[in-house]
Amino acid sequence: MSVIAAFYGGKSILITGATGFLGKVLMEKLFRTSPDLKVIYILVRPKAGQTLQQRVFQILNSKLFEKVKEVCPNVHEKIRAIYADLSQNDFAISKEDMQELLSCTNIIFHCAATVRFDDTLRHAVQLNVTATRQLLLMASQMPKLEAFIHISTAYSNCNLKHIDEVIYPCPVEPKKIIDSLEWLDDAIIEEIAPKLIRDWPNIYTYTKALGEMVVQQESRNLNIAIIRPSIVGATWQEPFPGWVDNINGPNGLIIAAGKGFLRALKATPKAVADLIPVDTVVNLMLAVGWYTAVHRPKSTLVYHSTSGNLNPCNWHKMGVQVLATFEKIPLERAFRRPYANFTSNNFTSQYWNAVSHQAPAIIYDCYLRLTGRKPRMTKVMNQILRTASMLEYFLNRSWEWSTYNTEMLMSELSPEDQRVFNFDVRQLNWLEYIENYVLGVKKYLLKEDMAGIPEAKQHLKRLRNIHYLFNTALFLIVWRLLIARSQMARNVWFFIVSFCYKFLSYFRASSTLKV
Ligand SMILES: CCCCCCCCCCCCCCCCCCCCCC(=O)SCCNC(=O)CCNC(=O)[C@H](O)C(C)(C)COP(=O)(O)OP(=O)(O)OC[C@H]1O[C@@H](n2cnc3c(N)ncnc32)[C@H](O)[C@@H]1OP(=O)(O)O
Ligand SMILES: NC(=O)C1=CN([C@@H]2O[C@H](COP(=O)(O)OP(=O)(O)OC[C@H]3O[C@@H](n4cnc5c(N)ncnc54)[C@H](OP(=O)(O)O)[C@@H]3O)[C@@H](O)[C@H]2O)C=CC1
Repeated sequence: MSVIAAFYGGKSILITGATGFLGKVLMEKLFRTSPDLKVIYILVRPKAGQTLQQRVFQILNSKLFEKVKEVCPNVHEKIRAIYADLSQNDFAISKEDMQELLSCTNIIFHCAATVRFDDTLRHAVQLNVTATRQLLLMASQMPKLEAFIHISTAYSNCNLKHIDEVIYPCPVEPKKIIDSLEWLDDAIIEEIAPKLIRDWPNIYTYTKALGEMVVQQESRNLNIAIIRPSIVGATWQEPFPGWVDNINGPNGLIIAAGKGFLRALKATPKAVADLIPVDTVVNLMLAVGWYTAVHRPKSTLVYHSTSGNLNPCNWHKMGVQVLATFEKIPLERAFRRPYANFTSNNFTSQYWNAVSHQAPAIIYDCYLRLTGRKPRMTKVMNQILRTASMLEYFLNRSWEWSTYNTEMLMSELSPEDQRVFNFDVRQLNWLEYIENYVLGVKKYLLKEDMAGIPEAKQHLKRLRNIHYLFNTALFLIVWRLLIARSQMARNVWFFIVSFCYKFLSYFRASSTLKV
């Protein structure tokens, strides 16, 4: 019997960010392994014209929750969606709901955040810093609370090269920033933002670092732990391999590569690709929740959920495997044949951008105009290049994350818990994982039918023929122009032609002699 699964039995668990990528997998695993838990409270806002109930219904009826419905048929009754907007005062939670949360909650998993790299400083601070402070304040009024698990990111200190499992101070106190945002207007905030974030690459990582500091400063006598995942990828094993549902991180780039839009990236091929499967992160979260509540460590422990130091993969290896999978299982209606060129050189990268990305988009848009349609490829391409440039910082550096606490926790688990809540990334086979990941992107994100694979392969063959034809035509045109204008080119041309002629004559003569 799993000790961790038993621990969550009968518990009331509060999850923020439950409608997000990590939150959904966390809920799924909780319901599947501890179907006798009392209730999961989720803080949700209405979105995209959907009410809270519609959002919950959609999640519970998704493929991800198929197994849950078998082991926990009354899952609908065990989930309680509470209206909340984390960017509002008191999260805009009603008095009755607040009362219930304060009096019943046993464990908190704080996953909600804005993960956009280009968010405004005001909004990112509201979500990633102020809301964390507010939640800690709520937690301090919960008499039954056993553990508060805060989800940060391994990149919250990416301005350092070696990162230990400790909370690092930020140059400016979070409280000062929160206070000043109250009276500064938006234009001034955006002006001072670059000065505040200093050597952090974006507002997201900076505000996540501030969030950790808030956790340290406002922890009071709560049992708190911080988990820092690196780049969270598709599921490795549970509930099934390859599940993914948003275009963040690698997902958007994998699609862009598979559709043939993105054929070159400014990335250091040997840099560590620190991906971590989402189910591995969730297993660690649940183990940390149990350990923090039961063992009550004296200080706030930080746990790194990373792969680089235990089982490293690099961007080159990842790119090769992504392409190999697209050979076998291509995406439908690709724009060009998938190809991956990684370069860390500025000049080469700009060259590939012009030749491999912008030029084909312009040519295709001309074709659309000529055929009376609205041009759109240049816009799509610019969007992809903007995303790729935002991720460049992470594709050209490697970090070392120590994992003492994570390894210590692993050794504390019973063999059964090590199996059920496996977060040992050393067992991960990258080639198999990446293949399932790419397949998952096709099936669960793009919702493409596997029956369409033969047609997708045919389409790629047609694209290859168009590519050869286009290149041959281009070569002939350029050559013709060169011959017309340059004596040197003409000489080279006559040399090649006479060489070929002599070679053929010799070949003909020698074959006649043999006869
Ligand atoms: C050479 C080929 C290669 C081949 C091989 C390839 C091998 C693999 C290589 C892998 C390399 C991996 C590198 C990862 C590094 C990650 C490091 C993370 C480190 C920190 C990790 C963390 O700690 S934390 C999570 C990280 N945080 C994000 O990763 C958010 C980032 N991102 C944004 O910050 C914004 O994205 C940004 C970019 C501002 C644009 O912003 P933006 O405004 O320009 O664009 P949007 O994002 O709004 O969306 C654009 C359009 O996608 C539509 N769309 C949205 N969702 C959709 C959905 N689910 N399904 C369908 N479509 C969807 C949307 O509706 C828009 O469509 P439309 O334009 O038509 O409206
Ligand atoms: N994905 C990754 O690669 C990594 C993620 N992390 C961390 O993991 C956590 C979860 O990330 P992930 O699941 O990927 O992110 P998602 O963007 O998928 O989910 C974010 C969640 O936060 C919720 N949220 C955002 N704003 C509000 C708001 N104003 N009120 C209520 N809820 C809100 C979202 O709700 P809604 O559905 O309504 O938008 C959603 O449920 C974050 O803390 C992130 O920093 C860390 C490292 C890597």
